[in-house]
Order: sequence, then structure tokens, then C-alpha cells
Amino acid sequence: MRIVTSSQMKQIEQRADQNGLFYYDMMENAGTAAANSIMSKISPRDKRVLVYAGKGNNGGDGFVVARLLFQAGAKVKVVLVDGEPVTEDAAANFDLLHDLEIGVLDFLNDEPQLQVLLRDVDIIVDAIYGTGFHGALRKTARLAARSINGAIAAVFSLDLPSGVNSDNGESDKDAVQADFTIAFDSLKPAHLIYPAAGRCGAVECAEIGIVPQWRTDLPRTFLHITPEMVMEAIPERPVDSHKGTFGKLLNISSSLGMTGAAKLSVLGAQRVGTGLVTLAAPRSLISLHAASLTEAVFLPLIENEAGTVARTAAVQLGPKLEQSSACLIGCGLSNNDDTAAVVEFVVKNAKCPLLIDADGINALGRNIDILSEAAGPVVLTPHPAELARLLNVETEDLLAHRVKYGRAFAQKYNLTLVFKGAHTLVFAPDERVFINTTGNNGLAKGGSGDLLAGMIAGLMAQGIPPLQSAMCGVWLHGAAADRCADRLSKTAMLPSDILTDLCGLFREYNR
Ligand SMILES: NC(=O)C1=CN([C@@H]2O[C@H](COP(=O)(O)OP(=O)(O)OC[C@H]3O[C@@H](n4cnc5c(N)ncnc54)[C@H](OP(=O)(O)O)[C@@H]3O)[C@@H](O)[C@H]2O)[C@@H](O)CC1
Ligand SMILES: [K+]
Repeated sequence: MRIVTSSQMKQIEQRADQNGLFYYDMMENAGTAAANSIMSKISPRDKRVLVYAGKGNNGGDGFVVARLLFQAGAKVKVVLVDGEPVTEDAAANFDLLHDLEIGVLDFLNDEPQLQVLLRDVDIIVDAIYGTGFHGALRKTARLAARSINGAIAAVFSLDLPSGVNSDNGESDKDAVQADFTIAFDSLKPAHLIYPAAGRCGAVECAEIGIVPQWRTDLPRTFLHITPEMVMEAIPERPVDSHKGTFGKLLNISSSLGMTGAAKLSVLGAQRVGTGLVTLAAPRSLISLHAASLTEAVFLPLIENEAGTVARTAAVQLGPKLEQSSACLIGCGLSNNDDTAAVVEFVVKNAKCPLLIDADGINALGRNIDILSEAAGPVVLTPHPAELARLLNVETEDLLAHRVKYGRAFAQKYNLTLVFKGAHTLVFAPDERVFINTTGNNGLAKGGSGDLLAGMIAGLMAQGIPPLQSAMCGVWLHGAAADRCADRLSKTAMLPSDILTDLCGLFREYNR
């Protein structure tokens, strides 16, 4: 799915206008597409409709919808939230309403009348703000959005729910909560990035007459991860291959009490096709791991009294790092002075791609600047609480501003950041953000992250570049989890169950 920013959308519309698809026509097309979408869901005849309109072009789209629903037999009233329209095309469409029996109310001045109408409304069209919204809702629009959210009606937002930021997915706490959002021409980042994505309801993308040439050369900064992108990055296995063809992963994980995390990360790596996985774990835990991880090999590490890796284990890891095509550190590793020293050693010495997860990330919290001394490319896979600790911000603040924090962090440390959560975001070291929409809340269980870390690391071990590995890993993990939920339910499914569905996915794509 194509994603463009608000400034790119403006550029596209400008090109369209210069090529004879005038702004006025695009507004007519947008309003028509929205009206058709509404009418495909609810028969308009005699339905009571309120169109909340702002003063910009989003409001203009709303006036077109008002006219078309009225002509289709609905009882329509328009509610002006910020006064009369200020743009030429919106004003022209507002004028067209005067000849029709469409009442126009002012949100503040006609409040008593509006209260009565709100008691009995079938459809609300939210045309207050679209891509032009910035900052926070101001007083009147906030009250208007609250009145929409308090009504019992089907809410259709035009282009975007009013109160969300088109480009970074941030949302005012009172932003309109839509049941359906009709996006015009292209998706905007807000349609896929939380919290804004959570305000959209079901999203449809409507054509407004744009020709593909008007947008093909625009840089793609936000990308939706698709199965095609994933399968293109994962090569078919050559006929004359052997285990060496598919890489060697060194997985430094496990500690007393957290052996399951290490096990899942090993299985994740194996199930994405890694040639050989070595689990480097505290030596007293090796026989336990060996009993169930039949296909792995083991590096028994010197351990401390707590049953975690000792700092002296670095001497054992150095030579092994040289022989590995990728390294994973952190799953169930524990977080103490010894493990932190081992993490620091690995960061500074792994020339191969390195994935740092879980306790590896917690260790970085002690001295994040070691990331600047990384010997090779780094991928980080924090969940929100881990990232919040690392950045020293509140989790709530982090989740409200995912793009701002994620992008700055990936750029500052020149790494790939997998910001996990609903619609996981993969931040490239450059500006790009990859958005994943597979997965479900059945993944909200201990072990999911370990499995994902293993999968991404396993792809890296096979020579797939770190950014692509991260992108493929999150998509595969979510897509397999979606199948697993169908099979076993979101409530009962376990991370280890997902491995079976991963097999089905690869089979389907002939990998
Ligand atoms: N371009 C085209 O040809 C086409 C565009 N189309 C449609 O137009 C939409 C974009 O239209 P747009 O650029 O006019 O912006 P829009 O979302 O209506 O809002 C701008 C107004 O809101 C105001 N405002 C902003 N933030 C605010 C705040 N916090 N609190 C209060 N006010 C605030 C802002 O005022 P100001 O910034 O001056 O304060 C300005 O007056 C797009 O999403 C699509 O629906 C389609 O018809 C297809 C053709
Ligand atoms: K809107």
C-alpha cells in the first residue's frame, strides 16, 4: 500500500492541477468517492446526517458529501466548526449548498439545536481537518470532536480523523474516533501508525483521479511491509547448497530461570532457515538446552554464582564471533555487571551483524554510548518499556511519539531499530520507516519477542542485510501469528505454536 506524507500529497495535487486535473475536480472526486463509500454501507434515504466541516479543503470535501447524500435522499445538516470556509474550492462547494435544503449550523452559536439533532443522528461525516491539521485541537474543534465521539452514529472521517497528525501518527487525546476513514489517493502515515491508526476504524483508500506518474519519483520515506517485499528479500534456496550456505548464528542467551527465552530464540533462527545455530549459554545450563534443542550446537560459557554468563566468558566469545555470520545477544541473559561487560565486549568486537534484544538492551541502558563504538551493523529489538528505559523517557510519552523518538534514535546511533508494538515500526538508519501490519494481540505473551529476535538474527546470518532482515522478520512473525490465532485463538496461542504456522507460510511462498 502506497504511503505519502502531507507535503508529498500537496506536491502530487499540484502536479495534477498543472496537468489539467484541477483542485476543484479533485475535491469533487474525493467527496464523490467518500459519499459512495458511505452509501455502500448505509442506504442514505431518510437517514439523518450531520457533516462537521472545518474551514479548509477537508471541509470542502465535506460539503461535496453533504450535497451528494442530500441528493440521494438523506436529511443533511452541515455544522461549521471553525466558521465559513476560507479556501476557494471549499467556498465554492459551500455556496452550492445554499440552493438545497441543507441546514447550516454554527457549532458554538447553534449548540442547543445541535444537541437535539445529536440525539437522533444516523451518520456523522467528520470533515473538520485532514492533512492540514497540526499541533493540538483548539477549543471549539475539541468540543466538536468530543460531541462526535459522544454521539451514537456511524462516524466516517474524510481523509483522516480530525485531530491526528498525518505524518507522524500522533493523535490528540480528543481526536475523532472514526468507524471508517476514507483516505484520498494514498494512505498517509497516520493511517497505519499508532496511536493515530487506532482512531481510523476501517480504512479505505479512494481514487481521486491521480495518475501514477505524478507520484512515482517521490522519495518513499514511509513504507508498508508487504509479502512481496519480504519474499523478494528472502532468496530461494539453491539446489546445490549445504549448511554453510545459510550462515552461522552465534546466539549468546540464557541464564538460570530464563532458559525458555533462549530456546525460543534458537528455534526462531532455525525455522527461518539458518544453516547452523550455536547457543552460547552458562555451562551449567547446556545439558538442559541440549535435551530439547536437537539441531543446535553449544558453547558452554564460564558462569558466575548467579547462574549467568561471567565477564570472563568474553575470551571464549572472541574467536567464535570471528567464525559467525551474525550474532544475537540478550534473550534471557539477565542483567548484572557481568552480563553488561559481555554485552559491551560483543558490541565492540562483533564485526558481523549484531542483534541486541531484551537483557542485551537493558545492559545498554548502563552505558548507551558503547553503541557508537559498535564494530559492525546493529539491530535493536526493544519493546516499548525497554526503549523507554533506554531513552530515559516515560513509556506513555514514547508511545505517543513513536516516529519522533524512533527516528532520532536510529539516526543518532546509525542502527536499525525495531520498535515493537501494535503495527511494529522498523526505523532504518536513514530516514525511512517500515510499517508492519501483520500480527495480533495473541502475541502479547512472554516469549514472542525472543522468537522474533531469533528469526531476525537467523535471517541476518544468511546474509540478508540487517534492515531487510528486520523488515522480513517482523512481517513473518506477525503473519505466522495471524495464522496461529485462526487455528488456536489469540487467547490460547503460544509463541512456540507460531513456529508451525511459519512452516506453512514458507511452504505457501515456496521458500
Ligand atoms: N489540496 C487539494 O487539492 C485537495 C485536498 N483535499 C482535501 O483537503 C485536505 C487538506 O486541505 P487543507 O490543506 O486545506 O487542510 P485541512 O486539513 O482542511 O485543514 C487546514 C485548516 O485547518 C486549520 N488548522 C490546522 N490545524 C489546526 C488546529 N490545530 N486548530 C485549528 N485549526 C487548525 C488550518 O488553519 P491554520 O493552519 O491557518 O491555523 C486550515 O484552515 C485533505 O486532507 C483532503 O481532505 C481533497 O479535496 C483533494 C484535493
Ligand atoms: K477529517
